[in-house]
Amino acid sequence: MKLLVVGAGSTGGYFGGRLQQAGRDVTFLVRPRRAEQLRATGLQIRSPHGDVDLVPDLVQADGLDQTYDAIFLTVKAYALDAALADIAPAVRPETMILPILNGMAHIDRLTERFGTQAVIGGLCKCSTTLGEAGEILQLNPMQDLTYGELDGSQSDRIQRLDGFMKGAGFNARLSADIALEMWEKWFFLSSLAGSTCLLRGDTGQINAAPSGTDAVHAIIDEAAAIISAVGIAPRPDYVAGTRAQLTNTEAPLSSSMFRDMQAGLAVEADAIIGDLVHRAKAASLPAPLMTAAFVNLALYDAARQERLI
Ligand SMILES: NC(=O)C1=CN([C@@H]2O[C@H](COP(=O)(O)OP(=O)(O)OC[C@H]3O[C@@H](n4cnc5c(N)ncnc54)[C@H](OP(=O)(O)O)[C@@H]3O)[C@@H](O)[C@H]2O)C=CC1
Ligand SMILES: CC(C)(CO)C(=O)C(=O)O
Repeated sequence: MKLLVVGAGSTGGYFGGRLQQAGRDVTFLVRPRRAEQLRATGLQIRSPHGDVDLVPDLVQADGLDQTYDAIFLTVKAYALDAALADIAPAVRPETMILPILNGMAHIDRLTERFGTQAVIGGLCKCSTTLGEAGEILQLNPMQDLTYGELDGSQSDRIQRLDGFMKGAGFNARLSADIALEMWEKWFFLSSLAGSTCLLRGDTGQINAAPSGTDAVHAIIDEAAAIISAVGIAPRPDYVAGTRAQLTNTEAPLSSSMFRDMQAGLAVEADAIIGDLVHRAKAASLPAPLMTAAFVNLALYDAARQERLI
């Protein structure tokens, strides 16, 4: 199987790098700045599971002259539209596109562009970021990649993809209900990113603040109510597990969006929080906390843009 990894950032570089390390046929689609950086430094992974330095196979959009069996889409939500145009020459009717973006809006965008048949459900759980020299830093041992047919079927192609992903040094899992798991992850992440970005701290700092734990529970309640009404309701155990994790003062959590905010980078506010607010509004559901988080992110982004001008 030939895999095209779109984006050699923190997640694409991590999972794609591990696959390359395990001998899989992997090519990274990158843009000029990242191509130059990777040619100079190689693909460097710094991880609790072991460091590795790789020489990745790179291709840029104007050099994409073949199709791939599978495409692993790892761009940020705000880069999705441009990436869809770039990958078009790599897609043939049988190509599987496996995205790991957060939220659900990208599934509609992919389906509109390439058809239902092309799109596989996916999600990842990891905490990765890029260091100053573009190296991939894995911040904790979590490294789960989950995928499945969106209709839950156990097709031949998904079994092939599973065989390709398994045994590459991370936790690869074929889900029998990836749609449910994606909605659950959106519930988890909108609760975590909503809390961390609105209240501007990790969950350790938030829970240590007066009434911080009450605020976290209220955000979780709101996210659970919206997701249950507009999507697939998270399982009760999943909601309980989310509450336990987000209020555990022993093991503070952050979100990739809060890390981006702390670093002054662009944020995926629309896909992770904004889309939830819009769906709530369309269904006449109250969403005061998610709306406040969304406005807070909009003001952060406006200030960031002003600094860039
Ligand atoms: N980081 C984490 O811990 C987690 C992230 N996620 C999700 O995964 C997704 C990716 O996040 P992450 O990997 O951290 O993001 P990064 O910003 O680290 O990486 C994204 C990469 O995509 C590249 N890119 C964007 N557009 C294109 C394009 N058209 N062609 C080629 N490359 C492109 C960017 O390249 P360039 O350098 O040129 O800008 C960048 O290197 C997000 O949706 C995020 O929410 C999910 C779970 C955990
Ligand atoms: C769930 C979590 C926190 C880790 O995978 C995440 O998706 C993120 O930080 O964006």
